[in-house]
Amino acid sequence: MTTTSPAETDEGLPRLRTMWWETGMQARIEAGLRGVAKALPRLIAEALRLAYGADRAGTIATIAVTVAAGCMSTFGLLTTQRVLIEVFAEGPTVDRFAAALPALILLAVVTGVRAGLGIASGWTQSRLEPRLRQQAERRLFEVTSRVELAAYDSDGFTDELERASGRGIDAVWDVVRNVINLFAGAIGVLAAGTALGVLHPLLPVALLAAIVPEAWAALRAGGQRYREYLMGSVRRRRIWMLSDLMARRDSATELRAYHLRDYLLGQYDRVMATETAAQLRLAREVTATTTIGSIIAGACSAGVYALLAWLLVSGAIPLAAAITAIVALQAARGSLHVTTIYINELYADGRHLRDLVEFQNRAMARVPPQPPEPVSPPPFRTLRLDGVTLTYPDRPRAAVDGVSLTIHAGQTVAFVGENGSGKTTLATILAGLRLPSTGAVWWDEHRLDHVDETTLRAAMAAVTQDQWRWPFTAETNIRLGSIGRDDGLPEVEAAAKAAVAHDMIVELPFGYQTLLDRAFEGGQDLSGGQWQRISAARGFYRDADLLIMDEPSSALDARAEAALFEQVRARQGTRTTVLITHRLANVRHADRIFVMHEGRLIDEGTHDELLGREGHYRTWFDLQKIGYAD
Ligand SMILES: Nc1ncnc2c1ncn2[C@@H]1O[C@H](COP(=O)(O)OP(=O)(O)OP(=O)(O)O)[C@@H](O)[C@H]1O
Repeated sequence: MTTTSPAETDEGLPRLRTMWWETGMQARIEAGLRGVAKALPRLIAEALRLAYGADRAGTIATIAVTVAAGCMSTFGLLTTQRVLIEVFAEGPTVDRFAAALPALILLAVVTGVRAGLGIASGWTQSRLEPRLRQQAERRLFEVTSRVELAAYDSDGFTDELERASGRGIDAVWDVVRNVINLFAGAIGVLAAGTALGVLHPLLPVALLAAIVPEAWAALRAGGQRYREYLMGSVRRRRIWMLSDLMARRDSATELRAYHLRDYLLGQYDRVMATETAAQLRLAREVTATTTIGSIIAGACSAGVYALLAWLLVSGAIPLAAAITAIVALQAARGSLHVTTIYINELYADGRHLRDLVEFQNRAMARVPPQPPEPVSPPPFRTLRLDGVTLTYPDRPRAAVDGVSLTIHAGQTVAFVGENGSGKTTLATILAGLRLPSTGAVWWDEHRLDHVDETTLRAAMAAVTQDQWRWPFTAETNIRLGSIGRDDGLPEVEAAAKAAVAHDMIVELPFGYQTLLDRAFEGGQDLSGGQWQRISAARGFYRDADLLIMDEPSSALDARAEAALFEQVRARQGTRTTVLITHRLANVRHADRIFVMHEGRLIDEGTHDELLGREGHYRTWFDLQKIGYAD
């Protein structure tokens, strides 16, 4: 096997993977200003489409309010000028203020309306956000809960899912919010430009000359700040890793037992020294860019003020207009600053949005197709695997390799074999949860993948090895086995008793109504064995024709284990059960035992038949027997 050394940073530290929340900033850093400019129209169109799709009236209202607020800003600036003209006019002070009063009242009204529009904009946005978010989340969960199980086997899919559900969902609203703010900023600049144009036709040209380089510098510095942030984020993640090693309960025992303190502190010092040096270097670069940006902005402003002075001295504009122009220029710069921030954010969030959309498209392609003509056969008489093979992505060897076997209704059968021999994979194929790469599973004369999904799922129950700890009450945790079934607590209790879970549940603070998650007030957690009992109860409650039990007793005490297998034996002859277990004493009574080795079915028979011949089964059984011998 060939190995290559893992990627390293320039500082010689192992490179950390880019995390899902960092990809947007990373994309913005890589894009450059031209890339941002090119992507902007598409992102704006996408945001408007999303917002309009989620709340038509809210979107129109938000845009209308934003434009109206811009108009009010222009009007406000021009009214300010009117006030100034009256205040700077000749004559007694009282007369000048009396003359300025109507304009002052108008200014107060305009300012009030402007503030009102700001509040209205906030309100329309707060209506829009939950709708957008809910729509996006629902769409994502609809897909993630339907994709084939096999999709989760590839690292790529789970990474993409993490990105999509983590930052992708937030990005839906962020992109829309950024576009609204970007509009507001751009309209602010436009409003100031319009007001300046009314004062003197040269002033908007000067404004443009001043803000273009300033915008360039601000956008560039924004990109640099993202780099600074990302570097900080990598540094934080390295600290988390070290903190995991030195300040967590899980590692505390080994850290002390092996006396690892100095070794780990040494690692901490090395990592932090290199990370801090790199961060300082970047901080210097960012400071240089910001300084250059400020010098450019200062020079441009000086040019505009010189022009204003010249216009004033040459009598082209009155003093009131000059003062209004200064106010308008300040307003334009403020709006410009806001605009550049949102352009940078829009690009970064746009990347997260793209992750979400692309993930959804790819996930949709992995939703199992409905059979063209689904069949709903009566309960199976046999389940037959015919030359079934399954290879997981990125795995050189098939997990299940050309397996053929038949299970008859009412039988209890067992899959036995070493770790990794393919037992669980085989069981998931049998349950129709995974499709084999080659070969087929047959439900009597029907291919399993042609059986209607509702019929198929109703016939199968699976108690899995790594049972999920659902954050619901004990009762609901069992009812999940057959959700929607309308019966009383006695049926749930019967399933719990079969799985030796009843006594344990009634001792919980609220009995069957105890919430099994500490996130809830009064919520309880259970031990591994207790969870395993709940999981088995869920399987019994489902009351399906086929029950697959994958290592159902690995964490159970001896009494619970014996009681559980007694219940399994009670199914024999009426219901079909597939047992997967390493404790061979538990499969002695099985009608048929299938022996797996490296993905292949290498032997089959009853317990006595298998013991009667040389083979893996007899070896394993003897080994387990020795453990109990004197
Ligand atoms: N989701 C997966 N993605 C990739 N490989 C997998 C996946 N699940 C199992 N494998 C691999 O497939 C092979 C068979 O695994 P499987 O879980 O079916 O074995 P098993 O016989 O049930 O093992 P155990 O006794 O340890 O539960 C193993 O090599 C395992 O590493």
